[in-house]
Amino acid sequence: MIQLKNVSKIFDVSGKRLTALDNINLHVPKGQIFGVIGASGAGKSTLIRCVNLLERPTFGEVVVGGQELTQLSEQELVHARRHIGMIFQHFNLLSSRTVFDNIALPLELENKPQNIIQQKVNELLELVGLSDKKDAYPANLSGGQKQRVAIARALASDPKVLLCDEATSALDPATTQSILKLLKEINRTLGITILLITHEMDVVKRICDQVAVIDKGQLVEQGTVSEIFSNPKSELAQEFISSTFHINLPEEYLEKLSDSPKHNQAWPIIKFEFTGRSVDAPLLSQASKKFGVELSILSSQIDYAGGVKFGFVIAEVEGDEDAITQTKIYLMENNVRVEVLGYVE
Ligand SMILES: Nc1ncnc2c1ncn2[C@@H]1O[C@H](COP(=O)(O)OP(=O)(O)OP(=O)(O)O)[C@@H](O)[C@H]1O
Repeated sequence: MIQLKNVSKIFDVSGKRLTALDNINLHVPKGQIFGVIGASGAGKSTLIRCVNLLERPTFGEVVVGGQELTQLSEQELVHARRHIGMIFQHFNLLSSRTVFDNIALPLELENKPQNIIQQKVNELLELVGLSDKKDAYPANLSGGQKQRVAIARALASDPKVLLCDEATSALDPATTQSILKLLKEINRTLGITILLITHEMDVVKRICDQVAVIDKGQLVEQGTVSEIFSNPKSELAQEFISSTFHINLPEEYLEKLSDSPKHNQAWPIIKFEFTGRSVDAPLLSQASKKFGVELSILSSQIDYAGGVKFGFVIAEVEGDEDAITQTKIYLMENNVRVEVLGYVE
């Protein structure tokens, strides 16, 4: 449904070339929710803005619904954009218009008759759960309600594609969940293909079918959510996955933790990260038996994404130095990421 072929975007910043996108190739199949994740400045906004040519790529092709957009005339582009809805982090509503009139705007621009506009807007209000707010002004709505209005407005022209530019970044966690649920519902019931950009792996985990990781303008990894969560290849993908855990060490351990062992009765506190390839095997108890080490679990969490289980365990590991080294090697050989957080006496 969406294809970016060898897309590059180079900005001229005070006479210097800044490569914001570097030879991006991306395919979003029809009916999927596809997430692009990256840190600040990685090129996410530039990428999503290239899909509806709000930003024109310096090189490459942008194909949406079989149409190569860079080849279209201005007028053809206006028409093509009607099938590409977009929502933004800060909603971009018109403050002087009511909720109803904000949603009606795209239909007015298409010169639709009043009765059609009335019917369509009322249906959309129902869909996003805001029928009782139709006469309110944006200033009197919560962030989540504003995003619902923006979603309804984006759907008014019956788009085939919805682009979401950090759509939940300005919202609190509970509102984020409700907006993600609505996006999923829209995807499943209306069959709209969704491309979203985010810096939060939680968003990807909740609703995406596929994900691509962008770093310094390049796509460093892409695949299904279950593939990436079960076998992340890049360090960056691994870091984003780790960021979905809320790791807590007990306060008393944090106070006692030192960077290096002060004497030979200091035990390492180790974080073991499991992915889909390692989480189901009883690797910790195997290692404990095999090498004679004691593992006291201090914190752990298991989660699911794309049908794959993943998680971490933080444990104090007691044993002689050799046995602890063997344990670490054994676990790493079995696809467990091992990180020594520090030492306690
Ligand atoms: N219009 C522009 N003119 C010049 N440079 C730009 C322009 N837009 C973006 N850039 C630069 O391109 C790079 C990518 O920016 P972009 O906004 O796409 O990143 P991002 O991943 O969306 O970041 P953030 O999450 O902080 O919004 C940055 O170095 C940015 O400064």
